[in-house]
Amino acid sequence: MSSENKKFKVLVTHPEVSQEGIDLLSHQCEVIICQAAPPVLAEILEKSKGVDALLWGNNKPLSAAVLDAAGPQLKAISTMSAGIDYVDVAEVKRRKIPLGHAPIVMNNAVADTAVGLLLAAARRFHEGRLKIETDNWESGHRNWMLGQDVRDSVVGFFGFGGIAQSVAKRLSGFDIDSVLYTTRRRVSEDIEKEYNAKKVDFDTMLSQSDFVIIASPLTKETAGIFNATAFGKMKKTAVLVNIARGGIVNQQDLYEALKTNQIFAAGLDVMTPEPLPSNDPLLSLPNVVLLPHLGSATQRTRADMSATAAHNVLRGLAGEPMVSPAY
Ligand SMILES: O=CC(=O)O
Repeated sequence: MSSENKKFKVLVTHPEVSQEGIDLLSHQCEVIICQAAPPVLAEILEKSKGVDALLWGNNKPLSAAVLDAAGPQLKAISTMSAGIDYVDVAEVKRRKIPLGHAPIVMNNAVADTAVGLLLAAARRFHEGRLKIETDNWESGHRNWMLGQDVRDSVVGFFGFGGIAQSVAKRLSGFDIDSVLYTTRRRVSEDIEKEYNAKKVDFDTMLSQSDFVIIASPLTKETAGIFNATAFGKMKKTAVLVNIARGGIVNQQDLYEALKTNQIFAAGLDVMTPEPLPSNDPLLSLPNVVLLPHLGSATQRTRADMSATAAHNVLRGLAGEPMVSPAY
């Protein structure tokens, strides 16, 4: 099909969106791709003008300004992420524009990252490396650098959706004792049975878990919920893992809790701000393992995310339900 015959224009807001999604769109649409990486809002606003759909390939705020710049013919939007905290969902809804996102395809990659962080934090990998770097390898001591066992542990999840369940599946291979989870809605009995999981309130999950894994969206209700009070309820031996959003944690309070050994360690793939400046106090702590938001960063996962987003856009343009609707 030549571009004149293509009915719809789609703007892809990042030049590094994997080719899989671009190819899918190109069969049926005229595809415009932003050139700036990292993305620049001015370019997005300019190129949005008159498009029928947006494949939002970055996590810049998707606000009313963008929707206004695009114009009233805008028929579909998809992000390429699971979390959509940077989207003004109320505004998109008000304009009755279908919005898609790309969860599920990233469950395995993010769960792998979570397990990696959990083991690294529990077994003090970062601190161990620092000991070598500073010539402090104390080979003569039996009880040096002891960590926390994963076997027989109680693993608590804050949020128990697809990513959390993929973590639970992996951890069942580590012979954990059981899973506690805190969510608004209970998951099915089958899922509870599969992971030996029980829904409990936030305080119970905090106080009874050996590992606490944050796997929930960032919302008004979850913002900063992991604060000094929450850390005060956790076991001194507990390990915190965050693969969701940095804003769910009060980072200053977490710093204090780790510094004063109120909790044992933390493994964070997400933080505030991102990128975290190299002089942030968190980097001075031996008991925190930090990753620069690598949860879904595998080639296959990114390709699957772009394909999901493209399918969402194509469905939205066809007036059909999206494969992964965000609401
Ligand atoms: O953080 C990544 C995502 O929400 O996809």
